[in-house]
Order: sequence, then structure tokens, then C-alpha cells
Amino acid sequence: MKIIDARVIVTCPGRNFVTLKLITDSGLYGIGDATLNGRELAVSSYLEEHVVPALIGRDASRIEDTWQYLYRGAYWRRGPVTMSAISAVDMALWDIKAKAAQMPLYQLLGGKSRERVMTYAHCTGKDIDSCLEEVARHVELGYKAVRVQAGIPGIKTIYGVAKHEGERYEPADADIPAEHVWSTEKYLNHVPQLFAAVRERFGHDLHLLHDVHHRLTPIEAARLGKAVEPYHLFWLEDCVPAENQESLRLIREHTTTPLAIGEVFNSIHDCREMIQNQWIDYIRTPLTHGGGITHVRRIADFASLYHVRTGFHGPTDLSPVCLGAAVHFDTWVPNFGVQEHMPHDALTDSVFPHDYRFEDGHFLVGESPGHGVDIDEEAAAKYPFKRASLPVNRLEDGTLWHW
Ligand SMILES: O=C(O)C(=O)C[C@H](O)[C@H](O)CO
Ligand SMILES: [Mg+2]
Repeated sequence: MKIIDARVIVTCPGRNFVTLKLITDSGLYGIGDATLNGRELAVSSYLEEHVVPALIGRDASRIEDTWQYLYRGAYWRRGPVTMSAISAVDMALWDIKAKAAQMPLYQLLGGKSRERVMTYAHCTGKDIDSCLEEVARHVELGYKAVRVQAGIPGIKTIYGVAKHEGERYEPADADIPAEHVWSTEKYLNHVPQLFAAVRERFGHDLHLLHDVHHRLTPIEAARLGKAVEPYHLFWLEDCVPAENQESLRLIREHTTTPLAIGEVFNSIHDCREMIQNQWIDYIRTPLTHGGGITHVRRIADFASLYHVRTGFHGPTDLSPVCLGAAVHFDTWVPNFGVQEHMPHDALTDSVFPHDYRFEDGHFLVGESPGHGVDIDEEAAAKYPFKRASLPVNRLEDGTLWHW
């Protein structure tokens, strides 16, 4: 079964997505997600100029060899652009292989390890009270786990909090990056109050998560972890930038709050030390940025040796193709933790028809062969690319600060 055509489809039904479609001489095709928020055209160009020409004529069944060819065979390894491109090829090839086997992808991976996949929703509010209302709404919708983020008194704009009541926040909200102001002290003083209020109203059964978006130093993160211990978080996410993996050691030594990290990682080498030293509890690297199923499976297997579980990144800036493949992976992977769910809007869902379903706080995997997500190319063509950037943030004195 040879690859005879490959198309890179960039579409913006509200936000940008990059999709790779690989077509074989058997008539079967597969699709993969290559979306890298704010850098979409870098990946589509990498695919079109450097990857697609080498794929034409290759045997579509040789997933491992193709992965090695694109990773080991490249002089310039790793990095989010390269790895997003490899991820899309890999996801599309697994889609084709599962379709050829007439199996849903989870069967090809090894079958079900669970009946359903727990997912967490985002609850945000301009202050604690409106955040509590959002939590109540999501509990009503059936969620068993929620990520809680609220506005902070004295800080005008907080990333991850919707601008208006009842809306979702948009990660990439401006043509050129918007500038936010950040105060670590105001933040650290406020977050424990938020979790105290949530626990007081909702009790201790609901799983609570929180995302720091890499804003703290290790000792500040340790302080936050300790401060929220009484509220038993499911996880504290991305509390420091992690180029230096040792940073996680210091945090770990100070707190029992579980730590999640890795949505910006793209290879096992970004998390090897923190996993093997058991400095973290959850690894978040998604299929779209971590080298597809072939490489993320290696990360998950390695992580399982050290009691680290998966908690895949799943924002609206990853396409339904990534989410669909993730639901298959989550259904199979033995060391599953949780799956993030920031629902796509109806327009996006119409461009990417899929068979995964949400029910009672969980995803249910579909039974159609492959990963169960398609792209309607005619619909996709109606929505051209529109540049959108994630914000940057500065301390109150003007210093440019971490993500
Ligand atoms: O979903 C999360 O956990 C995020 O942190 C969202 C990211 O900021 C967003 O996907 C960046 O593109
Ligand atoms: Mg995050």
C-alpha cells in the first residue's frame, strides 16, 4: 500500500488548524493533526517543503520506519515544528493501518484498558464568585474533574480566564501578541482562597486542577503547592518553565500536591529526568506535538515504570483529529490519568466530523475503523488562515516574564 498523494490543509473555522491527509493507492486515506498554535504556517511549510516530497511512493504500512526516517534521519532533530510535522504523518499512518485492519485504533494499540475516559473541563471567572458558578454549571453537565482559574484582584488580564462571563477564553486572541501584566505575589496570595471557596461549596469528591502557565520560580511553586495541600488538588500544572528539569526536584521535595507538566514538550528527552526521578505525577505531551502515537506511546510506557500517568493537553487549539486519536490512546493506555476537554464549537465540529462522544464527564471511544475523525475539505476551504498569537506577559516593572 503506497502513499500516492499528501495534502496539507490549513483552515480557520474560528481558529487555525493544520491537517495532513495521506492518500494511498488502495483508496484508503488517513489524517493527522499538525496544529501548533501561533506557528501554524511554519509547520505547514515544513510539511509541504521538506516532508511530503519524501513520503510519496513510501509504503504506508511502515509506520516505525517512516518515524525513524523523519526523526533519526534528520540532521536537525526535535523542536515543536519538526515534531508536530512528524506527529501528523504518524497519526495519519496509524489511521490508515487501523482502517486497513478494519479496526478502531484502540484495538490495534492493544484493546480497551477502560470503558470510558475521564475528562476535565475549564471553569473560569472574573472573580471567585463567578468561578464558583462556572464550577456549578460544569458539575451539572456531568464533569467529575474541573480546572479552576479566576481573575486576581489588582491584575487586569489573566491568561486562561474568559474575557466575558459565560464565554470560553481564547488562547491566541490577537494578530500581534497582546501584553499582559503579571504579579506573582498577588497571584500566590489569591489562589489558596479560590480553592478554599471551591472545596467549601462543592466538598471533596470533585477533582480540582489548576494551571500556572509556567509563571513561577521553583521556590514560589513549592510555596503554592504547600498552600493548596489542604484542598487536595488532582494536579498543579506547569508551575515552572521546565528547560531545566531539575527545577521539579525542588518543588517535589516541598509539597505533596501532585504535579503535571509537559504540554509544550515534544520528545522523551524533555521529560526523561523528571519522570525517572519521580518528580512529577502526570505527563501532558499530546499526540500532535510529541511525535504522534509512535513516540508518545514510548513516553507513556517509560512513565508507567515510575508511576507517572498521562493527562493529555486538549485545548481548542488542537484539532478534533488530535482529540479523536487521543480518546483511542486514552482508552488503551494502561497508565491513564485524565484527558483535557475544551470543547470545539459547532463550526469546527462540522469541518471535522467525528465519532467520539462526551457523556457524564467522560469520553466514549467510537467503533469506526481508524481514529474516527475525518475532514470535510470543501467546508475547510471556506475558512482561510487568519494569523493569531498567544499573549506575552510582563512583571509590573516591565520585565518580560515566562509563559
Ligand atoms: O489547556 C491548557 O492547559 C493550556 O495551557 C492552554 C495553552 O495555553 C494553549 O493551548 C496554548 O496554545
Ligand atoms: Mg496548560
